[in-house]
Amino acid sequence: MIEFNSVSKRYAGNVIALSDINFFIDKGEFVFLVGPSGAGKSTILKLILKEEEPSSGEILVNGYNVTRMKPKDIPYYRRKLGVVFQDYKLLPDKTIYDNVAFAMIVTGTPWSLIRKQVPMVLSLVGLSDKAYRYPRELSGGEQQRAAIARALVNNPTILIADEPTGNLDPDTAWGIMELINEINRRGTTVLVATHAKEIVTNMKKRVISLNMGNIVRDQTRGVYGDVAK
Ligand SMILES: Nc1ncnc2c1ncn2[C@@H]1O[C@H](COP(=O)(O)OP(=O)(O)OP(=O)(O)O)[C@@H](O)[C@H]1O
Repeated sequence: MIEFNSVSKRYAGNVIALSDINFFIDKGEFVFLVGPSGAGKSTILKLILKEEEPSSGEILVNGYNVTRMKPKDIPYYRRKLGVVFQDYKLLPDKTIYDNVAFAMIVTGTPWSLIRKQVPMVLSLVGLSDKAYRYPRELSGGEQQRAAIARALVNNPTILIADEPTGNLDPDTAWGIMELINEINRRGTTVLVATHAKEIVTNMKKRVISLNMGNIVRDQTRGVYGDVAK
């Protein structure tokens, strides 16, 4: 499902963000990506999303060779990846319903399907009663739920989250991670980059630990660990 083979990434200015990374994530797995600031977590997510290109190595995702993909395949490829960020990235002048619907409009989905799918995902994240509110009228946790609904509305096979609980208090953070866990139980592969030490240690999922662009640990029922400060 997600495979990195000898992947290195060097940014301009000779910054080596990843050096010769190898890992394989199977369909249906839940994986935490941890490590100190600058370890290379976001770089891995950006390479999967094809926002950055590797300097060397091969990346395979959902049956695509990401590095050698034809430009015409990129929109279809990205459609199967749901993405959630620390700062939600909701459109402030659209209601929650329209924020979620917009993700389907841009992919050319007919309104008949949008009208079915949007209430379904809003119900899944517990926001049915806030559908016609604007993002500023929601708490941080609710805004993140809306962002998760938007990420899910096109039925992605993989959910990618970059520090999804970074702006939330501990209780709300737990609620968001439980929601992501529920999404994983329903079959979506999940990859979460995070600094949320307590959550990672308690959830006992697979943990890939990075340090200075190297994988220093890969545990199936892992903990946050000492290197991942
Ligand atoms: N566009 C860029 N140009 C140059 N260097 C970059 C760029 N993006 C990231 N880097 C560098 O690459 C390294 C890895 O960064 P990355 O964002 O992947 O780390 P991270 O583990 O996600 O950190 P954080 O936990 O702070 O988000 C860092 O040294 C960073 O400064």
